[in-house]
Amino acid sequence: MAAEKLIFSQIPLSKSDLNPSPINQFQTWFHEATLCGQPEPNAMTLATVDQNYDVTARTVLLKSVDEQGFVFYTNYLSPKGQALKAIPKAALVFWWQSCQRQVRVTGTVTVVEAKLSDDYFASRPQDSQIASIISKQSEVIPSRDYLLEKFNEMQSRVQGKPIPRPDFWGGFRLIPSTVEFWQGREHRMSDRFKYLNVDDIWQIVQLSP
Ligand SMILES: Cc1cc2nc3c(=O)[nH]c(=O)nc-3n(C[C@H](O)[C@H](O)[C@H](O)COP(=O)(O)O)c2cc1C
Ligand code: PXP
Repeated sequence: MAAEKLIFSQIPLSKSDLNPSPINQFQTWFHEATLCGQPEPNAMTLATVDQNYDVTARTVLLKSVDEQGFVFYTNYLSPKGQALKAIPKAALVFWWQSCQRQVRVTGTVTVVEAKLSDDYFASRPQDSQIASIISKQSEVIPSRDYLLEKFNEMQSRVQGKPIPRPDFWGGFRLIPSTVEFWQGREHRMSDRFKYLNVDDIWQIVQLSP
């Protein structure tokens, strides 16, 4: 592992290394994060702003990425869900310490197709499905026992039968307008390249660390 880490840590990043597509570049770095031994490379910080201009960030899991954008799943009625409904803009940050790499993404957010959410919900362990249904995400609760009671009640009611996805839970897709790749280097002289979507063409600029 140490040898693998050496492959990707503190190695120079040049413009000529970069794929013309930031998504392809992200997929390469994501793969290399796993090779570096980065635990949970799909954990990302998601920052949102609500209608009062209050900014909040939290961790969510990236579940898929392709040319359309970055997809994660959550409760649509949660604070993040409500913020994204009011102001459909967000930022993502990945920090892959094992490779000394950071990726920052900004863009607009849309609700994913119902079928995609249905398929993803169906793929989750049933106990996770139950947790998503009985938890009114981020509401104050009196105790863990209160939650457990609701969990156990639903578990015994469904008895393993398939649970349809509730309409308050599903995916969001962040469609990127900028993607920045940061490679840590010696003396804080890190390499940074930012992709900017200009009229549907990706331009790449180099940034000072
Ligand atoms: C590693 C990690 C992954 C998480 N992944 C998700 C996720 O994919 N979806 C989600 O709704 N919450 C996820 N959470 C919980 C969120 O960080 C957060 O507590 C919750 O979504 C409520 O956020 P909100 O009040 O800003 O809406 C995750 C937490 C951690 C620490
Ligand atoms: N929802 C919540 C509340 C989570 O905490 C997580 C992961 O921690 C997820 C969704 C996404 O992960 P999964 O679909 O794998 O449960």
